[in-house]
Amino acid sequence: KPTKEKTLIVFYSWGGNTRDIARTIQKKTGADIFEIELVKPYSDDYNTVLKEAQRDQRAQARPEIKGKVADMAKYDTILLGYPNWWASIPMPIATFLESYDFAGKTVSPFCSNGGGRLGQSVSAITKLIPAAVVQNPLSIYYDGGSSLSADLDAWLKKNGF
Ligand SMILES: Cc1cc2nc3c(=O)[nH]c(=O)nc-3n(C[C@H](O)[C@H](O)[C@H](O)COP(=O)(O)O)c2cc1C
Repeated sequence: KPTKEKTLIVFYSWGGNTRDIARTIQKKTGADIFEIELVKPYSDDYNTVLKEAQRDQRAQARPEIKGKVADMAKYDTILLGYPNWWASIPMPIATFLESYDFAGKTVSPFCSNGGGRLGQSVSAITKLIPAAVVQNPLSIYYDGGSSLSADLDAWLKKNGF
């Protein structure tokens, strides 16, 4: 059974939906939280970030992340949040997953999206961290709307909280 001491919420957010969802999960669980921030952030302009994200996905870029998780070894459960970008993960998620040893960890993704649900994101994550157990992915439509709290409660319960 996961405990709050051994659980880390990790997320990347461009527009704030995933950040709000991650903070709601933090309040519900009391777990530690780490926001993936970039040394060179993407553009604030929607049309520009669409292009930048597509360019980075095609190049399989690994944008550099600011800072580090202090003690990754102490966590056995990672709740991993990101927006669906071009039907997969934003490349900063790939940078993050390649930066740590995930052997023996359980990773449960939560993916905010505009209707494309999880896309290919879960298979992309599984390929990047083959030594982890990737399970119970949650698709959230934009900010999750009025059912967010109940949806998160059900998902957390499924994950053993
Ligand atoms: C670069 C980019 C690409 C996107 N690609 C998709 C997509 O392929 N499918 C989809 O359903 N939504 C897509 N979206 C919409 C986002 O997944 C959605 O707005 C999400 O709530 C954003 O989360 P955030 O506010 O945490 O960044 C895309 C958004 C951006 C900025």
